[in-house]
This record gives sequence, structure tokens and C-alpha cells, in this order.
Amino acid sequence: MRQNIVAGNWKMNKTLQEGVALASELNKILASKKPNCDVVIGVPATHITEVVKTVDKNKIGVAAQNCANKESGAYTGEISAAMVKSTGAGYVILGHSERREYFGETNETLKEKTDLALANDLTPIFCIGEVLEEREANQQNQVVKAQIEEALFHLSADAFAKIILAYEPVWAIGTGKVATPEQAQEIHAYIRSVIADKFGAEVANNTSILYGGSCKPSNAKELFDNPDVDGGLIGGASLKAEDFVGIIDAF
Ligand SMILES: O=C[C@H](O)COP(=O)(O)O
Repeated sequence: MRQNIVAGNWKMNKTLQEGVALASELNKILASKKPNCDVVIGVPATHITEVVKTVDKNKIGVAAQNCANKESGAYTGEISAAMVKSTGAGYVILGHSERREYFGETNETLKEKTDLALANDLTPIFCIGEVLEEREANQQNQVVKAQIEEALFHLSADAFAKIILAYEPVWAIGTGKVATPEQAQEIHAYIRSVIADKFGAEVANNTSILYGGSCKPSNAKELFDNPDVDGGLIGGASLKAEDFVGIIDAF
């Protein structure tokens, strides 16, 4: 069934001690709440084990921010999907635009990462989205369609059903410039139609599609109120427990 989800992406922020303190604060606040959405935090790989120990797993899921496109072996510095799984994380963020832009990730490598994540029983939070020039040229639909087709269309419908999508217009990430609720709804509905055409209406209806890009407590509700927006992937505002909880409370 389609889930509402608020996922944080801490990116490369917080030392281990600061991260554990943030996770602990969040855990404490959520202990007395019953959120109307699943809550996930995407933390640096070095923090996963301690954060998993810190939070109530029934309330907060933990995500890695990446995994390797190889199973194991001589790939210095890489972290495999099996290693991520062994830390206790349940999710992995894949294809974030920062990984695509700064670390050369392509739809082809993301296809391999997705397969390994699924094989290791991790839930991918798979990011797609257009850059500003593409939006200005009105190419956003074809960009996100190609990202989904090239990295995910080889999957069976059952495998695809395990994926969470995150639509993040790159021009809205960390810029304070948020997509309007209408822009978000329009492209989320389009993404769902792309999924329906390939995997059928049931899979499409059950896929959670999150919005990411300058989402904060003050604009979360108007974004999440749209029928095809099932939550958010939150960067900056996930670094303060109060702000992150403000977004969770938008549901
Ligand atoms: O993964 C999260 C997104 O990149 C959004 O980041 P932001 O909320 O700081 O704009």
C-alpha cells in the first residue's frame, strides 16, 4: 500500500557525536507522538550503526545515502549494499542529484546499485529530477522518464513495487526556491503515469513518490496535500529535530 513518508537526508553533515545527539532528540520527540507517516533518516555511513542503536526501529527507519554498484572486492573506499544491510539500515538513498553531479553516477550505475540494494533487502529511495536549464526548456517530463526507464524499467513489477521514488528538482535543492504545489502535483502525477504504463495501475497507485527541494515546516503541508505527493525527502530542514518534526506533523 502507498505510504506517506518523511525521509531526512543529512548529507555530509554532523560528526558521529552530533548525529547520535540529533537522532536521540528526534527519537525522544517521536516517542510521545503517533506520526501519520513513516519516518526515515538518511545518515552518513559512519553513523549508521550507532544511529540504529539510538532510535526506536518501530518509529524511525535508517537509510544509507549511497551504496556501491559492485558486490564486493577491490574497490577502495566503497561500501557495498550487503555492508549497509549488516549495519541495521533498512533503506538506501540512490541517485541523489549530488551523487549524479559530483560523483559521476549514471542511470547505468544506478541500475546496478538498485539491483544490489534489492538483492540485499534494502529499500531504495530512488531520486530523479531535472536541472534548471531542463525545466526552463520544459523538458522535465522527458528527463524524469528517461531516469526511471534507464535505471528501473528492467525490474519486474514485484521488484519495482519495493522502491520509493523521490522527485527532486535540482533547482530547488538547498536554494530556498521550492516547486509550487501545482508544479509538484503535475510532475508527480506524470511520474505515476509513467509507472502505470510500464508496471500497471496497481503498482503505480502503491508507489510512494516523495518531493524534495527546500521543503520546510512552513511549506510541507501545501506540498503534501496534493494527491500524488506522498511525503518528502528533506535536506537542510532534517538537520534540526524541531524543523524535521514540523514537517512530519504536516501529515
Ligand atoms: O535530499 C534532499 C534534497 O536534496 C533536498 O535538500 P534541501 O531540503 O536542503 O533543499
